[in-house]
Amino acid sequence: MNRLIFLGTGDAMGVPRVYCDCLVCTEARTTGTNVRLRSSVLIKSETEDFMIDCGPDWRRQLELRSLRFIPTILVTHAHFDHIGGLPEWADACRWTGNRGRLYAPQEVIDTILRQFSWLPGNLDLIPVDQGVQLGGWNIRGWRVNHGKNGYAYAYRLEKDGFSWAYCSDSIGLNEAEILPLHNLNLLVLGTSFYHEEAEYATRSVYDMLEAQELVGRLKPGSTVFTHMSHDVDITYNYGLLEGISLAHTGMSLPLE
Ligand SMILES: O=c1ccn([C@@H]2O[C@@H]3COP(=O)(O)O[C@H]3[C@H]2O)c(=O)[nH]1
Repeated sequence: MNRLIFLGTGDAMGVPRVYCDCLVCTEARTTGTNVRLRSSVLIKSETEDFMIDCGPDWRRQLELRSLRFIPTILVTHAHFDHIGGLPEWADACRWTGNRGRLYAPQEVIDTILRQFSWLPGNLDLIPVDQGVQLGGWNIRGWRVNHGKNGYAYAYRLEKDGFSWAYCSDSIGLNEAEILPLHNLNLLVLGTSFYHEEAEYATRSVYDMLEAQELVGRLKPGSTVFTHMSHDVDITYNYGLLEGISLAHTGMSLPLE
């Protein structure tokens, strides 16, 4: 029953990128295998389902799974591709007479409130700096380097001896930031490109080659790359280390 479902696996612009006619974007517009909504996941458990992140594709993501409501969302950081759906979620709460519960570190809540000051009308915004329990998972977040974009948070979730982490937006993690990623059954890691050639100072997310090095060190039980840009064709065999796979919309993994 404990399952992880990928609702979105794309980077900030999603795939296809609106301005782009590259092969991957063209495939996404035609066959559609590479269509990627902005990154978020649904965690299903016996007691409570919750999402991580609420990007601008939130509404479409719920429609695609025939979900009519989600009461609880944990947020990694206050960038548009991770919070752009919050006003729609709050409106859905208003129309259904529910109060949503948004969990995030206090500094993320502060940034969200500067952008969407009206959310507390329909959402409780609850700090998780001391950790939180959702769906029976003991969850701890920590700040991770997000390169030119500053910082995001990653989350480690533990229940009944199963440990996994969601780290969608990070790059060049230092030893302290890497520490909570040890001894995982599953690592979900953001990798925007296979090999990103842009100057390092302009980058914000691991590429697959760098991420693979990290995975080689950490040796989680398995690894799923997400947050992928139009650089990545998920039908292509990149020859990644055994145990690494690429996420796709609707991918469902057991968390036990
Ligand atoms: O202060 C900021 C900075 C950036 N952003 C968004 O987050 C995205 C992160 O990836 P990107 O760098 O490709 O594009 C960025 C923007 O879309 C934001 O909402 N607030």
